[in-house]
Amino acid sequence: MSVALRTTGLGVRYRRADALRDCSLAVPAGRIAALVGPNGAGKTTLLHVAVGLLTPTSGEVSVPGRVAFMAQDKPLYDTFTVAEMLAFGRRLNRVWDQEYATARLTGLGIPLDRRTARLSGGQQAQVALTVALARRPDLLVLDEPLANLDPLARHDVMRSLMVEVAEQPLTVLISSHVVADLRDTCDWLIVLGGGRVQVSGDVDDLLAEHLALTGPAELVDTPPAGTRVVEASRTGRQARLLVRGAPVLDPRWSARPVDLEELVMAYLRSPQASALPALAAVRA
Ligand SMILES: Nc1ncnc2c1ncn2[C@@H]1O[C@H](COP(=O)(O)OP(=O)(O)OP(=O)(O)O)[C@@H](O)[C@H]1O
Repeated sequence: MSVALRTTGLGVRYRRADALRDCSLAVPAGRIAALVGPNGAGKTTLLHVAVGLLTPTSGEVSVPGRVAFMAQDKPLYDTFTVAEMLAFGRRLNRVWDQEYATARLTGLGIPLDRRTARLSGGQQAQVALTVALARRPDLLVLDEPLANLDPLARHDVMRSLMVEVAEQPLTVLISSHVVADLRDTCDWLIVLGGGRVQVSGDVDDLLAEHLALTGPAELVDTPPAGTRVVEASRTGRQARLLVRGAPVLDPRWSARPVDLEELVMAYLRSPQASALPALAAVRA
């Protein structure tokens, strides 16, 4: 399995505060990886290091292929038409696939002669995405590309990313603090909390490894054998646990699978918890 991005012991310090601490992760090639975390978790900082805009204070980052980056504010020039935006991209980039860019935008019904300021938010996101894709990257890094889009446009952008990954050798790393947007599209999950990587792994594996348990309140501090508690709470006579490790055979607990949002929220509410498969499992 080849790796599109690997960081080892990565740290970034701004003046006196650490934005990232000891971040080690790997994203296998061909995945759509979600980078989620609350405001200030360090997502943008991690993406900037990955694309070479920022030099880490400590640790290492490795991106073996060509990388393209779409910044948070969808960098388009308001006075440019879509065609002029493409011409600009072509002049700036050594590798540029004009035929692909034109065909993609035409296929999406976006008029090439329209000024970018007069496009809808969803169309602007698609133009910015096309400019990044026309550089034919191996790794496409997107910082909150869905911000300010309505639910339909968010869905369209994510669906179109899935099509791109299916049709070409491409890895996507996409940051968001809205897990629901990524649920149907992303197959790799990285959770960043307070500058630390809490979770990094295959979405299906992570979902299969975790369970939501309900049991008698007095068992809140004695979880079933073989499980590791991510989050525990007690309401009235019931204890609720979200645990890593399955199956649970103790009949005093009833178990059900978790969804992606529950899993992410449990880790974010428990900053000390982590689910980090051995990096050796993802070989370069
Ligand atoms: N240029 C900077 N100088 C000083 N501190 C910074 C700088 N950029 C970011 N920080 C701090 O580093 C931490 C991580 O910020 P970062 O923007 O990477 O987080 P984020 O997860 O992308 O947040 P958001 O979801 O709000 O975009 C925050 O505490 C932020 O205030």
